[in-house]
Amino acid sequence: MLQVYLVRHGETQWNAERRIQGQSDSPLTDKGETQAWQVAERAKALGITHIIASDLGRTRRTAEIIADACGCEITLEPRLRELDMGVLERRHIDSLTEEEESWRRQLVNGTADGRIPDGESMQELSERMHAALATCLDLPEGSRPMLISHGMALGCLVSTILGLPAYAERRLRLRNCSISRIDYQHSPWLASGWVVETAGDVSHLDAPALDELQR
Ligand SMILES: O=C(O)[C@@H](CO)OP(=O)(O)O
Repeated sequence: MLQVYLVRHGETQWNAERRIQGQSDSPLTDKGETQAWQVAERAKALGITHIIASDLGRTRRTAEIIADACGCEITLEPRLRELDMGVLERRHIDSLTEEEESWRRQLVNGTADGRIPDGESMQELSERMHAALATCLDLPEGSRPMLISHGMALGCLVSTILGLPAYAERRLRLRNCSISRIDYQHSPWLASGWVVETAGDVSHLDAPALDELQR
């Protein structure tokens, strides 16, 4: 059975400052680098064979550390990028006006086509994340891939596999360098297709980052 591991990148400067990243970027903090080394140890023990990463800087850096430990190549996959948060990217979460806050609420409260001006809808995010995940089905038998992506992007993927709306991602706490696992199973009795084995495991980290709302 194909097992796919999902990892959110290590903590970044803007995560720590509560600034919105989306498809903009900031470097890993020292803590983020340490988290990436810790997730790399776990990846090595798991026998990861392929690293597939979003092409943004924070996921590439996390992927490099993991790939070094596992001795495998990195494939860059732009469809694993974070939700495009349009005009709100680079802003402090606490600095939003009431109107800007209402754009953000549309997304997280589930207006199907809601988007931040110049940004992407959750439906679009969900479609590209599922398309990127589907590429794992073409890997050789016995492969154990690890996808390195982002908080909302991975949350959306896990939520929709569970049959929940994409915006249910806000109900999942996927901290920096947490590991989730999804399996592809064929079963006449249980659900066939992707199933969620674990979500948001941080037991390999000695100091998990706080999530955005806890900082
Ligand atoms: O873009 C961001 O600010 C956050 C949102 O959850 O995502 P990530 O840090 O995982 O890229």
